[in-house]
Amino acid sequence: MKIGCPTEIKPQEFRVGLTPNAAQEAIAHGHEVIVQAGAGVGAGFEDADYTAAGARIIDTAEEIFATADMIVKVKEPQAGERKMLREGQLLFTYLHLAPDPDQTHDLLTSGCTAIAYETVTDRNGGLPLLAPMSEVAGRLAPQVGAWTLQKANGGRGVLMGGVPGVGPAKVMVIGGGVVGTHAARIAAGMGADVTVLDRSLPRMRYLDDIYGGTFKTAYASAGNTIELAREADMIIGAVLIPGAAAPKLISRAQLSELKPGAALVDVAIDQGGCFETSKATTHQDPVYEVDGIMHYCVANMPGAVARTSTIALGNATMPFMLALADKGWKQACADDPHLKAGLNVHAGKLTYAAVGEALGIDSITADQAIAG
Ligand SMILES: NC(=O)C1=CN([C@@H]2O[C@H](COP(=O)(O)OP(=O)(O)OC[C@H]3O[C@@H](n4cnc5c(N)ncnc54)[C@H](O)[C@@H]3O)[C@@H](O)[C@H]2O)C=CC1
Ligand SMILES: CC(=O)C(=O)O
Ligand SMILES: [Mg+2]
Repeated sequence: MKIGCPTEIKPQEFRVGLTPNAAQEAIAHGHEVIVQAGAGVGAGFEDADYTAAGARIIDTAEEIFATADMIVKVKEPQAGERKMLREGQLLFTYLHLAPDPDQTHDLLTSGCTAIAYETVTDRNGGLPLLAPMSEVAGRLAPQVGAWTLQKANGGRGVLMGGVPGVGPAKVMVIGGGVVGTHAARIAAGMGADVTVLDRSLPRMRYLDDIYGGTFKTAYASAGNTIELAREADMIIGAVLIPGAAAPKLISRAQLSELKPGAALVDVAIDQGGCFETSKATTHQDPVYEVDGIMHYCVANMPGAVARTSTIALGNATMPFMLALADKGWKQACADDPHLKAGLNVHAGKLTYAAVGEALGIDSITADQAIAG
């Protein structure tokens, strides 16, 4: 199979879909790898690193999209990239389709087969291709939230750890999964007073067992959410219902009940965000204000630490990328129900029910797509 890796073109996105190590493994499996010139530079990989691995450097994205059997990327294809996708071509990347009707329409029109990193599962009920980026975004969230809380950046002027004689910031994390746990650990490490809310009692039991002395847990009822939000200096949104649009947990009307200058960090923005007033921002202009509350809503947070993120993502995607290349998507998905869970689009049809429900589009099952 010919595997193509174009340069990411989303604003301020410095990650790359294939590391030189991943390219080398694919080539050792008998595949051909083409990489766009400069694709890895933002993550610290030179073209020479790819040629040393046996890959071929190609000047333009057009040539990569025109000739590759499988495109391996990081972010969802941007409008210009979507025009280049072809019928029968395999796309392996993050998609986040539920909040994105334009992208969904273009992928359906292209006739491509698209496997979304964020819905591939594992045998423990986890999301192995989302997890590494959730670890990164979770660890970044208190860091960017602390910056947002600084007075010159529009925030309350509260220091995470306080100082002797002055109490720490109160941080509330909604959603205690991968993002939430990593965010809570780092916020607590910065000295903040941290509470994690979730709706899963088994998850809260786990968090309490492991981190009981580090942060508190609370059930994410609407009542607890607003009660804790009124006291919070920073609220980190970290909920997920896989594949679906994020539930809205703080409304615009409720912003008036929060502390002026509080920081909302909506990590769940890539699934549409869990605060009613969230809209996606970029690393270039990450923060905006609504009713005196600062919002940080960058949908590709891990791009800020592109080298760490690229290597972490590559470690997770490599076995799946190799299975897709070795067997083709049909056999690879038929053999592995967890990879099959990643199938979102095939030949003009949605193949992921939660995306179809969010967008009001009929879907077929992945099994029907494989059989078809
Ligand atoms: N902005 C960015 O750059 C990035 C965003 N993300 C996003 O962060 C979000 C969280 O991802 P993960 O932590 O990996 O997911 P996860 O599945 O590990 O955790 C989600 C948690 O939310 C909880 N939850 C679901 N509905 C809830 C509700 N109504 N109230 C309270 N808790 C609720 C679940 O029980 C679960 O514990 C996802 O939308 C993911 O796509 C992840 C990485 C980067
Ligand atoms: C998960 C995701 O969307 C990202 O890493 O950008
Ligand atoms: Mg994202």
